[in-house]
Amino acid sequence: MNVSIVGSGYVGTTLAACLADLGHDVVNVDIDESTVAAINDGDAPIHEPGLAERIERHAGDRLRATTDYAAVRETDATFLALPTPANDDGSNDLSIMEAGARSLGEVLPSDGDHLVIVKSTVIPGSTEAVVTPAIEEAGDLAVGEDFRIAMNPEFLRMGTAVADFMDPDKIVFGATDERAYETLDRLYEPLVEETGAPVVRTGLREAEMIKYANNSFLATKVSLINELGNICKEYGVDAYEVADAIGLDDRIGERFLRSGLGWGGSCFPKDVAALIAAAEDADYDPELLKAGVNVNDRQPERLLSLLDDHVDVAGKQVAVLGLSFKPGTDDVRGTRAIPVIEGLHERGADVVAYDPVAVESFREYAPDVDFVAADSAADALTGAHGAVVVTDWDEFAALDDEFDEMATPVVVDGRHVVERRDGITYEGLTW
Ligand SMILES: NC(=O)C1=CN([C@@H]2O[C@H](COP(=O)(O)OP(=O)(O)OC[C@H]3O[C@@H](n4cnc5c(N)ncnc54)[C@H](O)[C@@H]3O)[C@@H](O)[C@H]2O)C=CC1
Ligand SMILES: O=C(O)[C@H]1O[C@H](OP(=O)(O)OP(=O)(O)OC[C@H]2O[C@@H](n3ccc(=O)[nH]c3=O)[C@H](O)[C@@H]2O)[C@H](O)[C@@H](O)[C@@H]1O
Repeated sequence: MNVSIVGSGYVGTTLAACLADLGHDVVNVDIDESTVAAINDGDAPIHEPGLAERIERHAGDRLRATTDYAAVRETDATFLALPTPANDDGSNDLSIMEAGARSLGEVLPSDGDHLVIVKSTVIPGSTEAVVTPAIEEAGDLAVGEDFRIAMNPEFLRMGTAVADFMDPDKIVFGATDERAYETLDRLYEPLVEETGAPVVRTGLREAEMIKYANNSFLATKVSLINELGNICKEYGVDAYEVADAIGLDDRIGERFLRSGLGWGGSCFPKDVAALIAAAEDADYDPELLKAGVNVNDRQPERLLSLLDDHVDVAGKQVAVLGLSFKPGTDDVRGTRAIPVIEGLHERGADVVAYDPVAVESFREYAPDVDFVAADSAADALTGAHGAVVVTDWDEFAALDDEFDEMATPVVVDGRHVVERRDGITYEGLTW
């Protein structure tokens, strides 16, 4: 099939490279000229394992990029993979989606066949109430007659985007007419044949909600294991043994049960906040979701109070190990490193931080959060009166003699990654 994808960020570029790999002819449409140039040059505009080689393989052949929306006219279907950030009150900001939908409407063919597929995460009702009218108005078109609409949420994770897309747990098709489902079936057929992934056919609003339910469930699951871990800590119970055991119950499941400093990233915080705002907008008080956020917000201060138990850090150097929101990425959006460093500053500490890849992105994202960047974990630890582990990078698990260089060898581990050893005072956040 000929497919266009509006928006070439994490989702749009991954989708494009993977659909090309599955045999489709793909064109990426983006307003960012450097992104378009990178794809046409065969380079990945973002770093994801497996992405660069796929783009290199298909660029100039089954994959191309352009800033010109008119390219969608040569295709059978168009994905909208545009950002849906949060407004100040946490609610879903659909202005970029609306702008993209308008630009699309201006060029969309009115043959009745073209399928527009919302890939972005949008609050239930948005595809019908915001995206569709924007296309209709801009192009003087009518949905169902001139074009068709569907919603196909994405569940990939950053750092494993290609692998997740190519081996999904499920594929969700939200639509209102049989022809839309058939087009989606044809698009995903090679992937379904290869992986046997279950396909869920559902309505537009249900597809939109499945995405929020998925992320909210996982974020709240992590908050629940963090709450249980906090209780374990008070009673001297190994929270990780508890998690491993309860995870053996199929009804609970073993994944997303790692307790610690909590969840960050570009999606969990934004999506949970948007669902809370949407619920409140409908006069429903989502107590459990809000409690999950509160537990998450509390973890950094709990980490620092464990450090307080052993050392007064005022005027002293403290090592912060890890800045990214999770290992395997330089993404720092929603990272727990910010409240941790701010809390250390409130205590008067001098922060020396190390991250294998995320120092630069952290400086850009949080220019007001001050710290000295170390070249290695060993450098950050040398002379430090305490260390806190923020991100579970593998290399922190291998640290050993480096702790001997600390002035006060207290390690507070927010991710259960450092080995307990003689010569250091070790405090796990939840064990
Ligand atoms: N990043 C992730 O891991 C996941 C993100 N999502 C959702 O997917 C959606 C997209 O997210 P990302 O790919 O992370 O966003 P992103 O910020 O990485 O990329 C968005 C792209 O859209 C382009 N763009 C902005 N306005 C445009 C316009 N009017 N016309 C054409 N291009 C335009 C930007 O230049 C950028 O390249 C969001 O709703 C997000 O919540 C869903 C699953 C996973
Ligand atoms: O909507 C999205 O953008 C994506 O959001 C998450 O993916 P991602 O944000 O890339 O990262 P995760 O691997 O889910 O981790 C999120 C956060 O939870 C934390 N986490 C995760 C698992 C766990 O057991 N414990 C834990 O603290 C991680 O450290 C991280 O800060 C979801 O897992 C994806 O399915 C979804 O598509």
